[in-house]
Amino acid sequence: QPSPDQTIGMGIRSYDPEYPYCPYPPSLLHIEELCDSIVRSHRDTSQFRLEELQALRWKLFSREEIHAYQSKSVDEMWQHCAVRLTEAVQYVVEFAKRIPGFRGLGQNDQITLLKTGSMEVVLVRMSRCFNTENSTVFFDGKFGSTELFKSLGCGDLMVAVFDFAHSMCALRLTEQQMALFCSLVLINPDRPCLEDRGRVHRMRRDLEVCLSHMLHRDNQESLQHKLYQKVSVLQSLCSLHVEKLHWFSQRYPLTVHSVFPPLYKELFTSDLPSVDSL
Ligand SMILES: CCS(=O)(=O)c1ccc(CNC(=O)N2CC3(CCCC3)c3nc(-c4c(OC)ncnc4C4CC4)ccc32)cc1
Repeated sequence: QPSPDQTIGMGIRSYDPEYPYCPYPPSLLHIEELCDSIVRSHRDTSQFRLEELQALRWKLFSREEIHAYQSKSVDEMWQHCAVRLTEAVQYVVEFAKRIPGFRGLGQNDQITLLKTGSMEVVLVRMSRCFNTENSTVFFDGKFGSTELFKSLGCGDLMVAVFDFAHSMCALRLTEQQMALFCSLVLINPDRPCLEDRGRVHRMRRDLEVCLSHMLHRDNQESLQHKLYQKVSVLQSLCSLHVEKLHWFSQRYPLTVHSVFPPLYKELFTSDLPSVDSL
């Protein structure tokens, strides 16, 4: 279980093993090994197993419990969600570290990929915890609808997240397909300020071969372009999240500085003015 005050830098060591990506074109054996390793990493770091989430699908919050959430103050609810989001991100950091070659990247590039990609992976993963039959989502052990998050004061973000989750659920991805899609979202050579873009590009290329190999095996090649279309939606959702966080931190600077988890601040805030300058 990751510690609540862990930040990215603490979890990452960069060593330089024999680079596991063989020269192009990779052999079928290498591709299948890479697929298996990504699927295993996803399963071992998924926070909740799909079966667990499905077993809880009809465990709904009562009216009283919903009312209790709605009576929370804006900063209390944001703080609560920030802790939950940070927990989800910590599992994504673990997933990233197990992607073959990720630890072979320089520490700065590992942090850049996580800073820019971890929220996107959380959003993809979160689609597993939606029940599209009654538009509820898993939160704090039970399922509730968007009304649960009314006091966050960012209804448009929640509606956008729910819509995205619905569109992801419509693709009916297997856990293996989701695992590979998440690795592609993370290993993105177009992220700004990468130092060794070429190395990220080589990793990305092999992961793309893995995904098309898997979709071919599953006889679902049509999923490929649908998944790549999701990437732009993810990016707009993340900027909406950062916009909302900025709005929130303008109103509750002390909450963000003194109560939000360090990892959350490291990932989602640019350099907010330090407390003594407030
Ligand atoms: C991911 C691995 S998993 O095993 O599948 C998994 C693991 C834990 C949970 C518990 N739910 C949870 O943490 N939730 C649910 C929801 C999604 C949508 C509404 C409510 C949400 N939202 C936030 C949150 C934000 O909290 C501050 N702020 C902005 N955006 C978000 C959403 C992530 C987009 C932050 C936590 C959060 C669910 C699923």
